[in-house]
Amino acid sequence: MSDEPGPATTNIPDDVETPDELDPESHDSAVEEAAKRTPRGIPLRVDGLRKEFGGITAVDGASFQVEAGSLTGLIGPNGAGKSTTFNCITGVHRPTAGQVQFNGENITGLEPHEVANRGLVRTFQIARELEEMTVLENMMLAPKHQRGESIVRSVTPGLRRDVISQEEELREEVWEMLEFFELDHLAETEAGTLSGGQRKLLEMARALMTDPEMVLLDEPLAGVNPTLEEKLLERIHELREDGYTFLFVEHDMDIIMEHCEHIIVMHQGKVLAEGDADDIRNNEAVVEAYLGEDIS
Ligand SMILES: Nc1ncnc2c1ncn2[C@@H]1O[C@H](COP(=O)(O)OP(=O)(O)OP(=O)(O)O)[C@@H](O)[C@H]1O
Repeated sequence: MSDEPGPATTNIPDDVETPDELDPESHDSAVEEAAKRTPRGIPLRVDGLRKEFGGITAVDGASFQVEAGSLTGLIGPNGAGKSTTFNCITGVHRPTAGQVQFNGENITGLEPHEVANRGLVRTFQIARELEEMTVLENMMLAPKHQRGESIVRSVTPGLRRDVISQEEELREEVWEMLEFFELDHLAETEAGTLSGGQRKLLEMARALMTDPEMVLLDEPLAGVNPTLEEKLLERIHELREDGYTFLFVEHDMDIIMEHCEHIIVMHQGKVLAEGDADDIRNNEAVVEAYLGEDIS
């Protein structure tokens, strides 16, 4: 996990503007920026999570936490229980036992939209009925939860706020989001004709329209070409630096090792190990679990 920043220094040299002398607006925004970067604790806590399907135990007492503002990877061999864990967190499955807490609230067993309303979303494949609609229409129809400042305003703080109608405001937000994901040139393209990578970008852009605090990514890079993969990863890092939290399931071990500062390894429904890339590479139990797979 990253170290928490130390307290701000009070030794301000005489020739440096003190906050009182600064433009009040820029001071406010600087404080807002700093507040965003201050670690906000542990938004997601999973305790003793268990999910059984008939006689199969898919998740067997998994416990872990995700730190605010982190890009945390969740990995494990096939059948380890990663997807089931995701589904239990996001309300797709009701856990057999255990608890999921988000921002201190017990969200175990809530419906997916109730979980999303609290700022915890996952990306979803573009539904069939949305494939015949344009990228712009897909974005305009993305569920919108009014949870304070939107992602677009955080990413583009200079955006003017003098838009009157909600529709116009939504449209402006959609365009900003499309530009952020470099999808604006595809606005009038039918979603069903996008490449695999473009669809992943659109899925992520739609998820972000819900103004989440934390995003769960289930194999966001599957089938994505290297150029778009790089673009998607860059966007994830930018958003993370802006204070968003990501939990990321991905089969490509190199990507997890390179991009996630904290990695949780599941095996047979349990959390086998946690740590940074070096901890995971050097963990004998992890090497054993992945026997035959290259995790160097
Ligand atoms: N709906 C279901 N009904 C019955 N068994 C299930 C169901 N979903 C998952 N399982 C089983 O639970 C176990 C964990 O599956 P899960 O998909 O969560 O693992 P995973 O780590 O995501 O695997 P993969 O990396 O292969 O996607 C597997 O044995 C799987 O067959």
